[in-house]
Parts: sequence; C-alpha cells; structure tokens
Amino acid sequence: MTTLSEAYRNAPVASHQITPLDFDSLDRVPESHIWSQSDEPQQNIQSQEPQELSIPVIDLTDPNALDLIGQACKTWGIFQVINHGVPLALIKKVESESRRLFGLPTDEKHKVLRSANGATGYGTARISPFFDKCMWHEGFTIMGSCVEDANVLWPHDYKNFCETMDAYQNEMKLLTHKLLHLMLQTLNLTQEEMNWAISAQDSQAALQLNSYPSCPNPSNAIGLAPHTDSLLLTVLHQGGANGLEIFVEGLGWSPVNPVDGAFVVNIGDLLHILSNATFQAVNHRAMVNQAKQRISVAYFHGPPVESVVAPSSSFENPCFRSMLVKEFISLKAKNFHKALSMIRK
Ligand SMILES: O=C(O)CCC(=O)C(=O)O
Ligand SMILES: [Fe+2]
Repeated sequence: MTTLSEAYRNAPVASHQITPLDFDSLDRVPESHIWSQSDEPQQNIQSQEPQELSIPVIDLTDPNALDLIGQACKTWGIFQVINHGVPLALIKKVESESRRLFGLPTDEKHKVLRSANGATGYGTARISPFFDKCMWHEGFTIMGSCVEDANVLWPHDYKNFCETMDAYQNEMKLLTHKLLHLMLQTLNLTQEEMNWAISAQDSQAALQLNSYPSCPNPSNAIGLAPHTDSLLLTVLHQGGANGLEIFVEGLGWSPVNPVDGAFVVNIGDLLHILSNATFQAVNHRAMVNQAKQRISVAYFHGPPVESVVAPSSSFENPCFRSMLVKEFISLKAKNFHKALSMIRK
C-alpha cells in the first residue's frame, strides 16, 4: 500500500526551503519575510475592512444540519461546526502540547526537521517553494504515530505528546467520517463512491500543527500564503486567535472569526473534484499578529492514494478528468494552484 508520505516523495523540497526562521529574539521582520503590497486582490497582503460574512456556524445536533451543511459547501466551501462531540479538554491538551513543542529551543526542533523528500516532522509549509518570500510560520506534521520524532525531542517524556496526538487523531477520524457522511448525502453518490470518500480501509490522514510566532510588524508579513487544501476535507482548530481568512470573489480577503469550541471545516481539492465543482475548494490564508503566538491544528482527510479520483458518476458532464489520487498529489506538489486547471476537461 502506498501511503500519503510516500506520495510526497516524488516532489522533494530543497533543504534550505524547509528550515523555518529562528523566531526567537527577533525585533524586526527580515527582508526575506517582508511581503509587499499588490494591486492583485488575491495577492494583497492587507485585509479589507472586515466584512460581515455569513459563514455558517452549524450545530451538528440541529435537525437541519444536513441542509445547512450542503448549502455551506456549495456557497462557501467552509463552515464552522459546534456540538461536534470532541471533548474540549482534549482540544486544549493538543494545543498545550503543540505550544510545548514549538517552545523548544531551535536546535532541539531542528533534530526532527523534515527531510527533503519527507512529509513528517518540523519545518516550513509545503507550499513555501511557490513564493519568493518566506512565511511567518513553523509547522510540525504527523502521519499516524509520532513516537519516533517525539522520542528524539523528549527521550524521557514523549508519552504525553504521543498519547494526546493519537487520541486527537482518533477523534478527528470519527468527526471527518460523520461530516463527510452528511456532506456527501447532498450529492447523490453511489454507495461505492461514499465508501471511497469516507471509510475506505486505506484512507489517509495528516495532522498539521501550526505555530505563528508574534510578529514585530504583522502588516508586512504573512503566516500561511493563500492556498487550497489538497485532500477531501480539513477540520481546523484555530484556538482563540484571529488569523484565518478566506478569499471571496468581489469581496477580497475576509476573516473567519474564531467561535469558542468550534472547528472550522473546509473543502479540499479532491472533494471539489468528486462534487464536479459543486462544492467550493476555498482559497484561504493565515495572517499573524503582534500580541501573541497563534497556534492552529489542521487535520486533513483523504482517500487511498492508489485509488482513482473523478467527478461522481451522478454528473452527466464531468468537468475534470479522472486520475490516481497519488498523481493528483504529485501534480499539486509540483504545480500548486495550477493543478486543478490542468485536469479540467
Ligand atoms: O492556521 C490557520 O488558520 C490555517 C491553517 C491551514 O490553512 C493549513 O494548515 O492548511
Ligand atoms: Fe489550509
């Protein structure tokens, strides 16, 4: 079985583009991290006046949840979810363990630096090579067990970290299945297509811990540059701090304000393809602030990488050609935002 991390092996990232800035004791933003203004709305690093977007906050126990979710996927490609069943104490623990990791001295974190053709460990965002400027961000990627890296970081005390990340990944798996079940019911899929997206034996997942250190000049910096997520679905815990923004045609960049205890759910490229572009793959980014470090935790869920992704057979006019999931992952890793248009019919 090919795994997600093996699928990334075909698209190595140059070693010098993997190491995040040493953010400790910086009192100004270095030239390498200064993003300039652009007239192009998508590239504009400043947010417009905050727009009151009506991105829904959906209660999973609401009898109308199905309709609300279907509507949100079609209109926005993103929504927030409450009463999701994930214990708040576990979410807080994941956040505090993430802070413990990113709070380690730089040379300690470098011991678990992602390798050039690796997918897990400490490092910059995978999309970094597509931008001239660097991001005000450091990340840690987990796929399955994190014992190997945690054991390097805390030889005598790695259990807390691993048990927390394992428990959280289990909860995320249940939640993504529950959410996909609701989302896909609005699409008339065959049972086989449902199984492929939700619970196939070799389905793949990744947990991405993100840290955005406090920034001396946030209006010149960017935490995570604009992108769409590549897999089917992302469930994001964004702590209590603002930073996540989505791009809405005609409105520009608008914040997704954190709601206590809620997860942000967003559609990735593969679900956009399966839904024949009925569900939006939302373009999003993360901004930084001067006051404090922001932590976010993203869980990405995808189908088996050896399987085929295509628009559902319920669509008479498929607008994407079919391909292996691993081919799409590699296409995206090499061509970034052009990948979807490259497979359009
Ligand atoms: O930190 C955030 O709010 C967004 C994170 C994100 O988009 C990602 O990890 O793909
Ligand atoms: Fe993302």
